[in-house]
Amino acid sequence: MAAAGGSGPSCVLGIDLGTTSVKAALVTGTERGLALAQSCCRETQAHSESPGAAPQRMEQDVQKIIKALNECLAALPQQQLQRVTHVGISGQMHGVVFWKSDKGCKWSESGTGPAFEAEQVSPLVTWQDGRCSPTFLTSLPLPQSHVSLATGFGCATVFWYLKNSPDFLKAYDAAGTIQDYVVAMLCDLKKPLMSVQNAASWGYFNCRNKSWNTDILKKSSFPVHLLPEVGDPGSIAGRTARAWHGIPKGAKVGIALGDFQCSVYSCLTERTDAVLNISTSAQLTISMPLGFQPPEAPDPSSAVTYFPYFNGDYLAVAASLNGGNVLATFVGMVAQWAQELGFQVQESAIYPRIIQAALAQKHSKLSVHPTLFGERHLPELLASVSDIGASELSLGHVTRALCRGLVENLCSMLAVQQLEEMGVRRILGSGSALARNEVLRQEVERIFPFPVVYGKDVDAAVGAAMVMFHSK
Ligand SMILES: Nc1ncnc2c1ncn2[C@@H]1O[C@H](COP(=O)(O)OP(=O)(O)O)[C@@H](O)[C@H]1O
Ligand SMILES: O=C(CO)[C@@H](O)[C@H](O)[C@H](O)[C@H](O)COP(=O)(O)O
Repeated sequence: MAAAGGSGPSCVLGIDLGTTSVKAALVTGTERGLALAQSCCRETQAHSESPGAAPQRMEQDVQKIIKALNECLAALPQQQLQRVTHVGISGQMHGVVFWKSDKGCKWSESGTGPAFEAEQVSPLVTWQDGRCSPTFLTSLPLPQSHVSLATGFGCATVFWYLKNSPDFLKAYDAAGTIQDYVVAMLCDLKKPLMSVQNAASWGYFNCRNKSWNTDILKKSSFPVHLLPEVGDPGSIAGRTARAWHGIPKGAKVGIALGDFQCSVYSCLTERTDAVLNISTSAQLTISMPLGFQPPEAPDPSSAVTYFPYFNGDYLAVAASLNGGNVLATFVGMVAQWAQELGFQVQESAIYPRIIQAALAQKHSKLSVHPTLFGERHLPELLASVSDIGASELSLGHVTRALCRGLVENLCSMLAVQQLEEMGVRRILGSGSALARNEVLRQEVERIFPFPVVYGKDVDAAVGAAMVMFHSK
């Protein structure tokens, strides 16, 4: 057991390596249950444009993600970090990063103790990556999985490299999600470990027997040596091989988890709760009954998929590719227009202004279909706006209609009526895009005929810490 340094209650550290930001949360046990003692959030600014890369590619610079992680930990109180006995790590699912197992990072002394920086790692190809065209995906072998294969899924990306840049893969002997990479660096794992949650998000994974479709993949020359070992969510991957930002050597590190499942875990208490998470992406989900098993073969046209959760349970999820990223793109568009008109406006200054404008505009007749990024079940259906009246063109009208469109899009994937038929009585809201946007919350409360309760904006990090507390 890690020696919890310092006096006071032991702590558990939860981390969420999200698509836009890294969140860290220190959770302590009190006589009234678990308490969020400290938290920190840092935007990664990690989106990287490879020179001349095709526009569909979405890659992130792992060095920048780890830099944001180090900044988060450096901002947390040392005396509490010294009492950390367990570390829970979650992050953006589906994506893949490659590294050389013995050279994946470089440790050095930072102001708050030893810390690592990424080395000899590839870019992170994220869940938003669109390099695998529908034609390419249909050229791949049929998976034995209940999850349909989609672009941005780890195994699809590996197949893309195998076909288009095979020498790229030869430079690495390990692969995983960004959260698996961090667990491997902290515990000095020679072979990465991956939870069932993240394995299911890569494709070619059979959740029933918890194994990769190795035979199918081998027949297509897939480099199966890159596939991580798979373990149960909530299990321990190892112990910190050295002190880390004041966290003692020997602290237990959980197998990395999906950010979405951890967001749900942070707030889901009743089976009659539905969870609405709006971060870079967006998900609307309900628990499936105990013992539920997903169908053997997926229905690619279905808007709802089944995600492995904890203890063999599943969540029914409307997983939209369009969430906070659509708002972020709208803000970027406003900033670009302002610049073209000769004004320099910071995107961070635009968010409060568009929100204030929409708060002053209680209703809008504009109809916004916000799927800028398509959806996995309808990749070709992009965004559109209709019912555009001359009196509906203010910033407030457009922002209000965009926020409503995001929620309506999720409800087109998992209808309110379906939620009512399944006995849902309450909506639990999570994710920073929801926590930071009152207009979005107003539209949620208008559309759902249920009470809505909101979490914090570090939900997945808190959830990852809670998993570790309950695994103690
Ligand atoms: N200043 C802001 N005010 C309101 N919303 C914001 C602001 N900055 C970012 N956002 C929204 O938050 C989203 C990112 O949420 P976050 O939880 O950090 O994402 P992730 O967990 O995917 O990394 C962005 O896509 C954007 O829509
Ligand atoms: O795309 C799906 C599911 O298929 C999402 O649940 C996916 O896990 C998440 O969007 C990614 O992990 C990114 O999450 P976030 O960065 O938006 O929090």
